Amino acid sequence: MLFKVEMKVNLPHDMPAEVAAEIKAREKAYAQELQTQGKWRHLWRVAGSYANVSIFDVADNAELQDLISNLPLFPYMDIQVAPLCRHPSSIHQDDR
Ligand SMILES: O=C(O)CC1=CCC(=O)O1
Repeated sequence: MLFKVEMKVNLPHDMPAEVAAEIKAREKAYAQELQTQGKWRHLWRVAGSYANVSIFDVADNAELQDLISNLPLFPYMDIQVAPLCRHPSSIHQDDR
């Protein structure tokens, strides 16, 4: 199942820089592992914002919840999720 996930990061302004850097490093490693597994299909920066738009390919809602809630930045993000299905005009056969 495909999901669009929009994440907006809101780190506290008083968070020490080294703490923020450590969380971001863990976030990057986790995100890259999920991309390698094919579960995090797309990861795009929203230009001009500390936010991203992502496409996840997971078995079900429960797996998405599990993956997202384990993001190191999860406590500091506003997250919006939308389920996707194939557009009838899409030429991409791998879209489901
Ligand atoms: O910087 C972001 O948009 C938050 C984030 C998600 C995956 C990652 O590496 O950073």
